[in-house]
Amino acid sequence: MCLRPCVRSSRALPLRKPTPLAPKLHPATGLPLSRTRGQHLLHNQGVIYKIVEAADIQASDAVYEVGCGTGELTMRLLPLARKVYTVDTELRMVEETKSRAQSGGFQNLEALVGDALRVPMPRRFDVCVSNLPYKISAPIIFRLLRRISEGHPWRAAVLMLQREFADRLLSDPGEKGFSRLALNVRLFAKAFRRCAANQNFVKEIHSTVIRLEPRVPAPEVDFNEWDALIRVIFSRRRKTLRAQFKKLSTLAMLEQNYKMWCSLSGTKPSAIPFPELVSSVLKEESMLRERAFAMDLDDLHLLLKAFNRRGIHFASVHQGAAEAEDLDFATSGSGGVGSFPQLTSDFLYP
Ligand SMILES: C[S@@+](CC[C@H](N)C(=O)[O-])C[C@H]1O[C@@H](n2cnc3c(N)ncnc32)[C@H](O)[C@@H]1O
Repeated sequence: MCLRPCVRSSRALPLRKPTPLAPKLHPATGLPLSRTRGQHLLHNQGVIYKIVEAADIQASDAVYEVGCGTGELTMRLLPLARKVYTVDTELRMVEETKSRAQSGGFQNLEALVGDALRVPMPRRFDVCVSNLPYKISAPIIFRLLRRISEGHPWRAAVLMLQREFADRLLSDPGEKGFSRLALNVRLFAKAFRRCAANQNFVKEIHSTVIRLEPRVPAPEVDFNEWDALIRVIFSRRRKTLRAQFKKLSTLAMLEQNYKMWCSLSGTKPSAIPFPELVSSVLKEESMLRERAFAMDLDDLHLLLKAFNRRGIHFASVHQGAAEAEDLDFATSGSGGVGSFPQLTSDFLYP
């Protein structure tokens, strides 16, 4: 038996950097910046130039910018576009951007204080340009995709994203990072990596600028139904579909939807026990051994159609109503937006 005291090598325990107590200050304005709110503002003029170049803005374009910060990017967009809509959670950021636009003599800015996930997007815009805060990157991209599925496409979205997030978003089926988001992006848009952008102010953040272009024509798919299927099969993306569709909670949810569909459509429910009905669909499509992370769009379309043909639906029939309520709430300009100011009608009805 070894009696030597167990001394851990100091190399095994990397020293943690002390958390800085003082907030970072914006070099130009002296405004304190919050990392938790994703306030990694752009300073590198070369990066700003590349983002604007990738956006290829036309004089008649309306541009939607999520998170204006102190307006570094906004000020480059204003001379190029017919209109720039922007929303930022922080009043001081919006005020700084508005004041810069005013000093520059620009009349085409509409800036709101609010949460971009709750404030509705402008009714129409051609290009979305944003140095996106990391925390809301995925939901904002989902919102952009939903706009396409609702028949209100934009021409392009140029987004600066954290490098690892962009890598996952651009990954292909079968690759390590291939996720529900990557799949949905693939369904609705073509995605291009434009450039790497390492910010010189916050050195440890490496970013990538991507450009999304909606597919034309948009795929004919009910986004709620599609996304609900993807959620189910990506919950354990390396498992076979056979295993995924044995999960009791999944079967219970599908069976409830199935019964609802049968009663709404006046169809007699199948005499086959529900779990067998589900696995018979997989068997007929030869998909028992498929695994979500390696499936391509065509396979998934086939799978969804096969389930739907048998009356098996993934999105609850109540979901449509919930979405509509959401929209009313969002467009009402009050209520859930809480302490944020009322939305101006111009923002909603450009
Ligand atoms: C990465 S900074 C980009 C700022 C500026 N566009 C730039 O490039 O310098 C992100 C900005 O988004 C704002 N922000 C964070 N969460 C937000 C949200 N949920 N809705 C709207 N803006 C948000 C932050 O206050 C911050 O100003």
